[in-house]
Amino acid sequence: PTQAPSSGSTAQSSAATAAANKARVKKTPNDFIFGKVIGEGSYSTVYLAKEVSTQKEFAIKVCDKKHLIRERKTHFVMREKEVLMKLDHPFFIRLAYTFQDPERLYYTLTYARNGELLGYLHKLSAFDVPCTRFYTAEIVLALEYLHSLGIVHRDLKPENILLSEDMHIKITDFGTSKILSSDSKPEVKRKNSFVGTAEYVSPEVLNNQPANFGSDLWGLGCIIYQCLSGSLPFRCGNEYQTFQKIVKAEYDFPEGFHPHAKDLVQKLLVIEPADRLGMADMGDLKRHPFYEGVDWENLPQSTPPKLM
Ligand SMILES: NC(=O)c1nn(CC2CCNCC2)c2c1CCc1cnc(N=C3C=CCC=C3)nc1-2
Repeated sequence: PTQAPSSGSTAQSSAATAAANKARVKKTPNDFIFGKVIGEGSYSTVYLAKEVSTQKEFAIKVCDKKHLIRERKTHFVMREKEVLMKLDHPFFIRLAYTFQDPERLYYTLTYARNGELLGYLHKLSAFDVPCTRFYTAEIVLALEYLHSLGIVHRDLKPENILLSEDMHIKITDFGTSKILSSDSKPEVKRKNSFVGTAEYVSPEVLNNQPANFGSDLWGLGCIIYQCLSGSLPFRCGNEYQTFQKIVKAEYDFPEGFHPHAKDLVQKLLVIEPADRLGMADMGDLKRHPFYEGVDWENLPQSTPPKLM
């Protein structure tokens, strides 16, 4: 007769099973204590929440089903969930749980305790070179990972670059991102399906061409410029004038702009996406003189410079 398993192994296997089942059990809103609103989108409200069982903090994005359908925003929510489920990297907000009740959808996301990079930029008016080098290098690593998955963010801007407790970046807001799958039909551009934020949008998106990895490299160029100067390369009286400058890549540098940073921005803010540094190989971007001395392998484990 086969030896009956000893009680120990039965206990172990039942504990493992219970853990596995616990992991699979769908959460409900009652598993969380909802706190303040930390973000309002056109189709969602984001709350700071605490998981009752672990006391862990999360950002829970809540979408009203009726509103989503009425405003025809379901595809944004579906796309964002699809992208978030593919991401597993320290520089991106993680999707921990999803659940729903009769009226709402709930997306339980990493809580980035230190808010937007933009908030620090406004407080300090501009970053020094070491801080700009560090934070934009983290964005470079994040884009290298994102693009390796065939995903374009399409709305990269300091508002969407959040900061975790340990002051590393956590990129968020994938509602307007795009998955460039090899077999996908070129996206039929719906009329006025304008994507992105005026000051950061790239020439190709303005010219109604499909966004590509280069669109995020253009956004990186705008962010480097903004971190060091405290202002935007393309900002005019109104959106139309701003767009006129963007499609011609018409911008100036303030006096005293760091020469290596100037050279790097000039290689990113170019009209033709294929000519942007990093499009052929992100290694070209990582080897640029502005990033000399960056320890790319250990960036997520390194201690960020004090933002000052
Ligand atoms: N729309 C979202 O997905 C979203 N919106 N927020 C709130 C801020 C995003 C950037 N612009 C301002 C609102 C979040 C998320 C994802 C998940 C997420 C995670 N952590 C935070 N953390 C914050 C900390 C302090 C102030 C604001 C947000 N915020 C979010």
